Amino acid sequence: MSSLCYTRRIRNLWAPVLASWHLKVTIPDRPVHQLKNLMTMAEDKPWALISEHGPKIQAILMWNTYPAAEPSLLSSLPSLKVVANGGVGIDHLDVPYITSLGVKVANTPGVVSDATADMAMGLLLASARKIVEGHQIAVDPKTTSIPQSLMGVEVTGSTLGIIGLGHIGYKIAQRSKGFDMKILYHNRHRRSVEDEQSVGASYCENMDDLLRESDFVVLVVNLSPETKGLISHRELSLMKPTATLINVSRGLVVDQDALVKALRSGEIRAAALDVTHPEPLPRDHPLLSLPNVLITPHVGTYTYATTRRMVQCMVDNAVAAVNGQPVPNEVKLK
Ligand SMILES: O=C(O)C(=O)CO
Repeated sequence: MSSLCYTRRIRNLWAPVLASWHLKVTIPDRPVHQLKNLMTMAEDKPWALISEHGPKIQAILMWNTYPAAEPSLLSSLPSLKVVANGGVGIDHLDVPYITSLGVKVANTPGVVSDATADMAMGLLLASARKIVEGHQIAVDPKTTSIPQSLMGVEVTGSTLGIIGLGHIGYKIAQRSKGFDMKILYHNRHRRSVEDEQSVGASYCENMDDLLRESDFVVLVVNLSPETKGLISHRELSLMKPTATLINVSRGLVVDQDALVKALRSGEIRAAALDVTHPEPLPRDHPLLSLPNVLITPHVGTYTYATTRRMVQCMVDNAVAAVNGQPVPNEVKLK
């Protein structure tokens, strides 16, 4: 088998997984290299590598943040059986086109949920309590007193609105319960009464009600034609001037121009974003210089344990597809 990995994550995390295939694999510290003609890792030059190894490639393993596999590229891989994505969001892949080639698409749901929920809570707390600003003041030798601008907003007992109470959203609700937060949620499908009761979440059929009532609004929806631009000027104007928008889904779910306006005018208090569009933002983008914005570079799943689990899951998906077995996390067209 020959597989192609695009990887931008710590390379040695692949080693134990590959070893579990009973392969003696060493991963030399080179950006592009071949592993026993079986798995080729491509960091910087995937396209060049593909033209070299194209006919042999049966699986592509790629991170969700990597530039999408191009249609012309995929159709030039006659042995390709699967595109195994690292991450749950597959908005960067043209699933109908890929499956029309007889190639399966797989993702890594479940294993990303805890780390992404932790990240959402981290952003919420850091923004509410101005933790990054506090650090800057603490390490600044010129600062002798604590400025009032460091005054935060209370998290405990506040109202959290979760837009998208799927796997990750539910984990966020579980965490927020520990902060005695009142939890509202909006979803395409209402969760069961048991699910709602176990985290104390109340369903808002109308998203506007959630926006009006929440102190923190967290976005956890998949990016789709329905959710692109879900939060635009109208939605931001419904939010409280003291409210914070947190986004751990995809940058395109928010109309960023409208967000910049709302943050500048004080229509909302702050934003904390692990995702933007594009990623990274151009260095002169206004979101990078607004004092009420906290941005992290799409690192919701970026922990050792979660990355290891994602790698294992990608490899399991790829091996199953190549062996003609059911793919554990195949993404099926609706
Ligand atoms: O799983 C995904 O799709 C992510 O983007 C995690 O941050």
